[in-house]
Amino acid sequence: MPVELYLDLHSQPCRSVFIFAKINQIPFQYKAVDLAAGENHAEEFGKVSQIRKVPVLKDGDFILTESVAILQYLARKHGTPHHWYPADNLEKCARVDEFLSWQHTNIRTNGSKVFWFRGVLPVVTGAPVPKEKMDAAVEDLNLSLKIFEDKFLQNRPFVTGDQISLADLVGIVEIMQPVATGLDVFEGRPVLSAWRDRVKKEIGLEVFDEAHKVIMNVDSLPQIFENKGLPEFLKMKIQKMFN
Ligand SMILES: N[C@@H](CCC(=O)N[C@@H](CS)C(=O)NCC(=O)O)C(=O)O
Repeated sequence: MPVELYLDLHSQPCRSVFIFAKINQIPFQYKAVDLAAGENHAEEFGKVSQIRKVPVLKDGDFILTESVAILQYLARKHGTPHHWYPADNLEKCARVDEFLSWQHTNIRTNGSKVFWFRGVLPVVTGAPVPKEKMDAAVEDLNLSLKIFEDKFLQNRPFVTGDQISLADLVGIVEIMQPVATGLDVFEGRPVLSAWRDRVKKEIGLEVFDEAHKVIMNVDSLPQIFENKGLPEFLKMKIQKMFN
């Protein structure tokens, strides 16, 4: 039986899992969870995950949360090509782990904040985010991108060397999040741009675009909230961001 993947492709970690399964021909049943409608807070989803976040994998009775754990589980279970998660090479594998640990509190946190500040908060509050808050968020993101280029990429085509790995996949989906709001983080960054092009080529444009279609159409957010109202969890999140 194929695994079930609970996903909303507005979410970066969902896109990495979706892309990984697709390009490795791992069969899965797509279970849509509409975050903007608060479906992750519905009773039904609570039976799947008490963490109430996506992605979630369900393989028979086995339920797994956390995108990194899901990616590693799929790589091990399906014996995907070693370059994705190089279990045959201690140092390369550790380099992937290093990036996957780092990104959560760096590229992911800072890229998400810029996405919320530019793409979501002005829509739901009806007012732009104060300039000093916005500038500070963009500065934090810029620092993360610099560390990514200088430390993780250096002069290599991909994070571990000549071949793509889970680090590059997780990196690109996170970096695309602020890009979806019209902030071209690749401009003036030739190393990052060249890496992006290589990653897109390895993934394949069709799957890359399929995964990013909804997020690149971020202008549709006002309609989403107009149609569905503002879910409670979003009100709380907004309050936290401004406190
Ligand atoms: N560390 C988790 C993060 C999962 C996560 O934060 N998912 C977000 C979407 S990107 C979510 O489901 N948010 C719903 C909420 O916070 O209510 C992972 O990598 O899977």
